[in-house]
Amino acid sequence: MAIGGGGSWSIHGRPDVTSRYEVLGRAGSGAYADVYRGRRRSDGAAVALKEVHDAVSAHREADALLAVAAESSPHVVALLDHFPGGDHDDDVLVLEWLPLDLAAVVRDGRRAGGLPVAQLKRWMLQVLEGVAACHRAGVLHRDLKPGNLLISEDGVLKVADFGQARMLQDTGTNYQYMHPYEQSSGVEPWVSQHRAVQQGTKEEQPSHEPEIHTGQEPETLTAADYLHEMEQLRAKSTQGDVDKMSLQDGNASCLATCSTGDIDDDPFRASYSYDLEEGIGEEESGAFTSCVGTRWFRSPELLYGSTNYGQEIDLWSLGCILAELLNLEPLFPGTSDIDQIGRIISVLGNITEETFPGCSNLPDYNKIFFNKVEKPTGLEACLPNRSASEVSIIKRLLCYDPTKRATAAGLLNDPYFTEVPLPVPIEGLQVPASKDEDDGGSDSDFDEFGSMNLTKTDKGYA
Ligand SMILES: Nc1ncnc2c1ncn2[C@@H]1O[C@H](COP(=O)(O)OP(=O)(O)OP(=O)(O)O)[C@@H](O)[C@H]1O
Repeated sequence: MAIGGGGSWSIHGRPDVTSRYEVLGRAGSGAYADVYRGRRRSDGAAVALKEVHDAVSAHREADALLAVAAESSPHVVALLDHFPGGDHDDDVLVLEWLPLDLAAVVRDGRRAGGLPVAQLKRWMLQVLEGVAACHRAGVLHRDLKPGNLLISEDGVLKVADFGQARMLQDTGTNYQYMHPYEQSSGVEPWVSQHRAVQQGTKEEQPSHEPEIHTGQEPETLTAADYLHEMEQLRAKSTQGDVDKMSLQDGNASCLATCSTGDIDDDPFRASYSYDLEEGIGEEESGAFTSCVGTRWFRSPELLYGSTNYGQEIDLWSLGCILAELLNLEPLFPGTSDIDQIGRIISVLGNITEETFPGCSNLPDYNKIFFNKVEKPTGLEACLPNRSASEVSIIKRLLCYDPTKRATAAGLLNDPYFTEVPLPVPIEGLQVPASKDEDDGGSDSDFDEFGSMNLTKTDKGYA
């Protein structure tokens, strides 16, 4: 779905891009981006050209990738170039080419009747290393799922799609958004992971832009210069962009969860309108929106409308991803946000002040009530035939209390990864031949509500 900007194939009308990159064909599209397969003219390297139809998302993604680049992790996608869109065009991000994803690994594993444990461990380690690098850099991804964990043809897994990412600043009592250059203690020269970030051509830049480079020679910028320029573009592009911003979370947005008709009937309607206002002002206010991520991987606190969260929401998603890798089926495939919470509590038990201190203060907690789950099925039952160490890793991530969740860095040291069978080297991985195109189930927020018994009460819905 193209939102604003130049729309499909407008990349062909971008001489600044096409003079450096040959566009070979469409690779895929997401809620707010079209991605093309391309080739760098200078050396023939395969690249992905991501034409992002929403300037704010493009800047978020570029900012986050720049911040994580400082970690030099092989498990985070590399940003090679950024062509700002200016007034009339979309931003184009040039990324390393990663044609496969973890969803395809799960699909192939299911078809083969299982993944060998030594292979599984290597995929898990790569996921953990990528997420740990993001968190070390103070970047909250907010949309971790198998389809956003891309894989190269030689089996290197990389965290990708940072369109919903945020920089974190832990103030001690809550988390706030911050711009990446505010983290830096000084102006350090920034060197792109592969080559310098380049600027677009003069005619495509707003008049207030700094010096523009029209030639073919790339210019190396310091991180501070680059981010300053991005900041100017961001300030300009966000003016009057309210409609676009409310759509930027695509199918992950609470706004996108329902058709207009659904919103009228939805018990969480108050949170939708609340989140609309908040989403618009997220960067200015320093608060976060709860409308992030893809439902199956969304943490309980997000489902209950939290706007004050940190890396723990990524850790919940991580738990769901690793469980899917172990079981080769999605763990909590909710068909609506309420069904999502229902599925979680049927496995882990009711969410109460005992199991999640502070939960009753979450914005939507008192709007819906679930019957007492007398006998939660437990994660063991969801992960049949998995070892105690494997179940333990998932349990440490899928804690209701966000403060109790294990970190990605901590799990890298889990004895599970040093026990036999040892993880295969990356070269020993069975890499899928192609990406999954149609894998049945969907975590789309456009799905219909699943069947459920919902009763209106004085206090809300039960
Ligand atoms: N570096 C890459 N190399 C190859 N394909 C890529 C790359 N980045 C993205 N893609 C593919 O392009 C498609 C859309 O990409 P992406 O998910 O990043 O867009 P989006 O609009 O941000 O998506 P979403 O709707 O999940 O937020 C996906 O199929 C993805 O696998």
